[in-house]
Amino acid sequence: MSKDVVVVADPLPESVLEPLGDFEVRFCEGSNPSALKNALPDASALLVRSGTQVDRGVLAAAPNLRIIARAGVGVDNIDVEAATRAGVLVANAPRSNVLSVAELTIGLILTGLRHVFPANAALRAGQWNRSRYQGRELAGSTVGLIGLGHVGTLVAERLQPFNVSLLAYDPFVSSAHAASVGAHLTDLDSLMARSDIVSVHVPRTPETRGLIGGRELQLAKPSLLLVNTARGGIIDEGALNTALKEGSIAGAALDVFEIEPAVGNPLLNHESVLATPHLGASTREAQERAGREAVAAVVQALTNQPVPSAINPSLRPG
Ligand SMILES: NC(=O)C1=CN([C@@H]2O[C@H](COP(=O)(O)OP(=O)(O)OC[C@H]3O[C@@H](n4cnc5c(N)ncnc54)[C@H](O)[C@@H]3O)[C@@H](O)[C@H]2O)C=CC1
Ligand SMILES: O=C(O)CCC(=O)C(=O)O
Repeated sequence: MSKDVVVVADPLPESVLEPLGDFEVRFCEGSNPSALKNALPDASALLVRSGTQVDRGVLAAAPNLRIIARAGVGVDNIDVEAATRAGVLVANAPRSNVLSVAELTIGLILTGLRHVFPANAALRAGQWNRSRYQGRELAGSTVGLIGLGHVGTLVAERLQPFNVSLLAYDPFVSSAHAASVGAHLTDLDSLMARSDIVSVHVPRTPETRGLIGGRELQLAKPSLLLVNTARGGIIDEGALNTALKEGSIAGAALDVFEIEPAVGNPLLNHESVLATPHLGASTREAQERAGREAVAAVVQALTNQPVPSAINPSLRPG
């Protein structure tokens, strides 16, 4: 009997692939749609990170597919509805990388407030300019968290010892949960108007696309530092560009962009924008956890066991 084919479309640590020993493992460059489609006709499983878009065309090229496993949290790169219609399980690795994202968020807030990146670039370019890069203390600030799920909660917990006031906007969590991490639930407008720092931790969905647009940015303090380690497109990039140009907010720290790779994105022209290339989950620990969990889901699906991390549980086998 021929072995089930597992296509690995994004880089994963080699150490996590060991449980796939009973299958044929095929590597391909998932960011290249034709390479991806060519790898899929006889595939039973597809393993991805965020670099691979799994749309209807990709699903049509994979008639034998039984599971798409996402080594990470966000599944906005997968057409889950179309996969469900095609009878394909979609599983992710919730929580696997959320600590890494929370730690990066804290790093971006602190380095953003102290202008570490532009000061570093200026010094390397031969400028010793101490007054230009005077920053602000985090202590005493009001921090607004948009989304108080796994990442937002870890960020809140890590911010508490800095003596900040924490606001949160998340209609789907209880005020008791918010209070347990020292945060006070409020509406989005009030959060935007009262915060010195706003950090985004919601998934990208039709409801959250453009959640922070021109109107919300107009409500903000001119000193606002806006941080996004969730997904591009939740903040309207055109509106953010305008706000930064006009000086109606002070700066932004962005790990994610509407279109990635974000090379050439006009936001990168602002000295007040600190940018990283979607590195939230890029730690050794997070990648091992995410890879291991995604591989476990593939093994479960291909051996007809229940897949607890499936997002479309109505399709769970077993
Ligand atoms: N930069 C990176 O490498 C990474 C980014 N992420 C992103 O971070 C996002 C958040 O991750 P988690 O905290 O694990 O997700 P989560 O599902 O635990 O939390 C998301 C929170 O957003 C809230 N929410 C949903 N829709 C909302 C809306 N319309 N308005 C306000 N709140 C809303 C939910 O109630 C929930 O509490 C992921 O969806 C993913 O896109 C996750 C991992 C790595
Ligand atoms: O795969 C990656 O590194 C991206 C992680 C991410 O954005 C997620 O897990 O939602």
